[in-house]
Amino acid sequence: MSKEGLLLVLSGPSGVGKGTVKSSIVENKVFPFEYSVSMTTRKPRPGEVDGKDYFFVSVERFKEAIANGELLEYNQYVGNYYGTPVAPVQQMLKAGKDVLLEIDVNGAQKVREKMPDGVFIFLTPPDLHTLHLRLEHRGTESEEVIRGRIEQARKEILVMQDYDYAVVNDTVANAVDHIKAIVDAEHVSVKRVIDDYRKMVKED
Ligand SMILES: Nc1nc2c(ncn2[C@@H]2O[C@H](COP(=O)(O)OP(=O)(O)O)[C@@H](O)[C@H]2O)c(=O)[nH]1
Ligand SMILES: Nc1ncnc2c1ncn2[C@@H]1O[C@H](COP(=O)(O)OP(=O)(O)O)[C@@H](O)[C@H]1O
Repeated sequence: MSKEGLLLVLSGPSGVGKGTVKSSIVENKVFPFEYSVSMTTRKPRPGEVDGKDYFFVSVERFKEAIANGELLEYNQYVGNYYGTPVAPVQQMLKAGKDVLLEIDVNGAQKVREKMPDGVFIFLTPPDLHTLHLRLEHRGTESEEVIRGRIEQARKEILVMQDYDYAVVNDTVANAVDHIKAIVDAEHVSVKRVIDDYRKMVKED
């Protein structure tokens, strides 16, 4: 029986802790998943590895990828392009693997239109002040960029209603526990079990 994997979309404002939560799931082997590596025109931060954190490309290469239909979605965010290469996502899902996308809320909205069966999880900060402190603490952006990201977050939190689940990132451990519970439940949701059953009957 060809059981497709779950498309897990983890989204939320910049600085809310998406990367931290994702790393914790990986390091503690909370559940297995494949990570979709995005393409970006942003410059690598110290320690970031091409092909692992992102595919770091030129604006010209990014535009070519758009024109060739290589991207499931893309977005311009605070001056840079970010996009999800579509082919690896589809291959991994077909192979029965759960795939995690960690993308901004605009991207998540576009994925929702194309792949409505995905599981859309919105990670929220406990409050905006905490979000500001976390971005300052991370120390990778200037105060001006942080202000831009907080302004963006204010708007982004309003789109939470379009998601399936909201998880508060108060502590990383709590957020990870909630996400694990969501993934476990989705695997046994009647809708998915029936979809898999229908595919199995078709293949027979
Ligand atoms: N639409 C879209 N957004 C992405 C993609 N990859 C990353 N992002 C988002 O782009 C925003 C900026 O990412 P980045 O520069 O790495 O900053 P950080 O998330 O604050 O560490 C974040 O909200 C990411 O989730 C993608 O493939 N598509
Ligand atoms: N639950 C949490 N409690 C305290 N700090 C956190 C928590 N989650 C993330 N952080 C910190 O907040 C900052 C932003 O997290 P990051 O994972 O880079 O966010 P995002 O990927 O959403 O932009 C980092 O310095 C990270 O260590």
